[in-house]
Amino acid sequence: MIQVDHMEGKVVIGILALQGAFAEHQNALQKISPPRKVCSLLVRTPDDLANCHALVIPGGESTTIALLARLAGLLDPLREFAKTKPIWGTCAGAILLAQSVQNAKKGGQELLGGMSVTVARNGWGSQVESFEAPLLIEGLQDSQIPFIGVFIRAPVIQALHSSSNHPPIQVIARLPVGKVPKSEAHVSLDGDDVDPRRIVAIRQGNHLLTTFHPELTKDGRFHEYFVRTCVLPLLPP
Ligand SMILES: NC(=O)CC[C@H](N)C(=O)O
Repeated sequence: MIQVDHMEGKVVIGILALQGAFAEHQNALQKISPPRKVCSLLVRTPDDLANCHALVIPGGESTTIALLARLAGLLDPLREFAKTKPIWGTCAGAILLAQSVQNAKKGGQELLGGMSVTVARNGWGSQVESFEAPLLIEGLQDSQIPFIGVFIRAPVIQALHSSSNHPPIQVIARLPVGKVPKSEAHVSLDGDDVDPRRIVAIRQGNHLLTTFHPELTKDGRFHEYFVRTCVLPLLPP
């Protein structure tokens, strides 16, 4: 990992490293050998975050990540960051980026927001109901070759919201027909009758959300996709 003293002039991708699969994201980003002007940094403090141009929030446990972020004084800086900068949330990270959550931890749960979706936490069931599924993902390199989605106590996308303050949402992956979530079908808030619960990856401007864990496979195409579509546009031509 490139350290702070080597970061000058580079686009820095932070990886929120409070809990969860941050080391796996770090390995995956290193493996895809991003362009020389891109480097990554583990983020544990507001100062770390201030050095970043983009951020990855790993899978893990959203309530624990939020609690540790609060203790580190990172909650508000992260909320500000999520308003404008490229950010990718996987699984627990996806929950944190949602504007609202169903089945939240008792007593409520703190979110960062930034993406116009409602998710149901643990909407596919408990740990033993974790599963893998082949996904065809729009815009991925060799997109005709399925990407294996690893779903571990994953959230279910219950609703996509349209908002005049946010860029439109682009659906980039759905589960194959036949997989039925446990969360109840959502009654559309926005007049959209299509059941969103099989949607597992979306992009909204320079924000990316995946309800599965690309960092737990050896397939680096999703990390390459994030760097190419959300981070590289930050580099001057
Ligand atoms: N694999 C995961 O990241 C699980 C997410 C977990 N269910 C949560 O609520 O945070």
